[in-house]
Amino acid sequence: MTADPPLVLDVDGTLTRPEGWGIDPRVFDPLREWDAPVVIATGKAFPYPVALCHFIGIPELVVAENGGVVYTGDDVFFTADREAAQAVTEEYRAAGYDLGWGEEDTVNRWRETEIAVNLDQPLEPLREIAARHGLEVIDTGYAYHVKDTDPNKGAGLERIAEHINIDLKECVAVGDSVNDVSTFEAVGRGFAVANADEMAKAAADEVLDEIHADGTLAVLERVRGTR
Ligand SMILES: O=C(O)COP(=O)(O)O
Ligand SMILES: [Mg+2]
Repeated sequence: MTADPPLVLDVDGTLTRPEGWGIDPRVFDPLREWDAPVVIATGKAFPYPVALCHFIGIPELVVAENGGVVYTGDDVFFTADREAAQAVTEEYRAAGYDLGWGEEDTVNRWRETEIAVNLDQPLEPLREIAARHGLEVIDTGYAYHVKDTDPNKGAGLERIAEHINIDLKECVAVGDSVNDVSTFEAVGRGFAVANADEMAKAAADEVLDEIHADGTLAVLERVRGTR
């Protein structure tokens, strides 16, 4: 009897179409049919990965907001609060800058533990203000995230693993950016897609030849039944 290893999957850059945007529909069936837990670990606001699990048709196991929010399927944990990040972005706005998402800002509307800023906005003043407030800014290649230095995806995964009783050393992860480094450090086998940034590539056990969902689909083929 062979079994599939548990999976930890990033979203942007990892489940996306090779063009870079939008979930690649080819990942839906293999993930729904996977016979082990699938954790979605993302920088996106909490409702996005919950909705993704819902629409794929898999149990909701979610690390959101770069570890600020963790959902074990039973309980939600918050490991940071939004206020500190909010104070940074208010100062950024007062200095004449903008978050870059338009008036209704659905990127941050339901974000509970950090604030994301559009990549087309100036980074240096944001970094400078965040540092004065004791926060950090990480660049995922999809957004700048103003966050507490503490939470990360890896710590969130540990909480989920404890709750659903899986061994992180048996887990296979795929990711593409600096916010996946802690994931790669936490799991047994970490794969960086070919479009990954240098930090993710350095932390991964292996860098794939394929980009985006092509890379993730290649990993699924390789690790299916290898636990
Ligand atoms: O929200 C982002 O900036 C990136 O999201 P990801 O962690 O799913 O790639
Ligand atoms: Mg990503």
